[in-house]
Amino acid sequence: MTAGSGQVYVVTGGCGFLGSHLVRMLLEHEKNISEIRVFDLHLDESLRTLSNDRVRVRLISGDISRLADVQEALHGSHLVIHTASLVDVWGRVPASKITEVNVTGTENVLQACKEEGVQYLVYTSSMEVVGPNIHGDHFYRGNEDTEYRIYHKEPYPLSKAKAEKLVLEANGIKIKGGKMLYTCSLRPTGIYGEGHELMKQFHRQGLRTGRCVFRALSPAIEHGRVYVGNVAWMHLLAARQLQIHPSTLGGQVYFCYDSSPYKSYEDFNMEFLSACGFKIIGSRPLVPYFLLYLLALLNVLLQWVLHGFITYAPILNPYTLAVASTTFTVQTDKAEKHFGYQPLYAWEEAKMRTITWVKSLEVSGKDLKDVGEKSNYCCS
Ligand SMILES: NC(=O)C1=CN([C@@H]2O[C@H](COP(=O)(O)OP(=O)(O)OC[C@H]3O[C@@H](n4cnc5c(N)ncnc54)[C@H](O)[C@@H]3O)[C@@H](O)[C@H]2O)C=CC1
Ligand SMILES: C[C@H](CCCC(C)(C)O)[C@H]1CC[C@H]2[C@@H]3[C@H](O)CC4=CC(=O)CC[C@]4(C)[C@H]3CC[C@]12C
Repeated sequence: MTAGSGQVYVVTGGCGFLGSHLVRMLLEHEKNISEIRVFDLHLDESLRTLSNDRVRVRLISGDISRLADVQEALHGSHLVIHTASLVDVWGRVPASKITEVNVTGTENVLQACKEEGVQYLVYTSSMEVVGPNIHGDHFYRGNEDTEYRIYHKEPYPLSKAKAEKLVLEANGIKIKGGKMLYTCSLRPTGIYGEGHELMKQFHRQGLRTGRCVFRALSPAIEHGRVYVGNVAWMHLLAARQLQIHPSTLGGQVYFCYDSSPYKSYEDFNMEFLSACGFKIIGSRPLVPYFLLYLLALLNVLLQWVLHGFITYAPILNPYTLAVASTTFTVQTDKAEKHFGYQPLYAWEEAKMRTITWVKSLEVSGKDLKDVGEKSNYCCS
């Protein structure tokens, strides 16, 4: 196929962690596309070089919370994958900003689909639209139909839940030209893989403590995690099949899952960090839960005191502690049944790719320099 004769996909947030994997995935595996519009607030120029004689990668700088920017990006396109979002559970940005980007931004995408006659929208939601809730109810091997006490208070999950609702309600509305809009929503659990910002932070933190990770969470609390390549693959398949079977996929939600093992958040991270000589200290939490909770509260207090001077947003706060301390694992085959999804990467390969990337953080020396580490490990 020559450039220009295929479909035009728009990927909002296409320069982010998931978005950039998705762009590469589309380039490699979706033969029906001639243009990928990468819409983002902060452009990653390296994506431009991915253009080839079949597909043009067009970088579009814009703000999802500005309707005009979104409309311009969507003009003449066939399908939108909307991953752009402010992912913040640490209080780095005000709640109003999270709502503006995640909710108003999604309203703008829907409005632009309507006005520009774009028929298909795949929305990147999150497991957080379901839970874990702050009551500590465990979601164990749940699926899309599992009943659960959903309770949102924090700006991020609240915004994702509102946005997902809007996306699903828009399924079936009339768009410019008289056709219908079809939408579906994908809910990843905690994504990991090459480029995962939080993993970089855990790596850096581990270097500061001599490659020792002090166990803070119970190893019995399991967390669903999913490899970024599989999340991207799932988006590609959903986008493809939404066009072929709109009445099956339209208005549906799908958890993103793969064969990654169910483990506690810390033990899962150790699957990669141990390959760099990191050790986890303790088979049980070294600090009692109530003390950790007090520390989390202290962090909130400090954040409040320092507000206006510096951005103090540590990883530990009462919400992240509640999430990390509540089991949330998914077991479902809905995506397989509805659109033939099977993970593209087996756990062994996802693990190997992630380890290679974590090791590359050390080869580049960036993290080592950041913490002034010489060479010896305290725990070896
Ligand atoms: N990281 C994770 O573990 C999970 C992420 N998700 C969802 O996956 C999606 C992608 O997340 P990540 O790749 O981790 O986040 P990310 O922060 O790496 O990517 C988000 C992208 O959106 C862009 N963006 C932010 N504000 C924007 C605006 N006003 N206008 C245009 N672009 C804007 C950012 O520049 C960034 O490139 C999000 O919708 C997130 O809610 C869902 C479950 C888990
Ligand atoms: C930061 C948490 C781990 C803290 C460990 C401690 C207490 C030792 O410092 C992370 C535990 C679970 C994570 C969240 C989860 O994976 C679900 C998510 C989905 C999203 O859509 C966005 C990210 C996140 C909220 C993710 C954030 C980090 C954790 C709370």
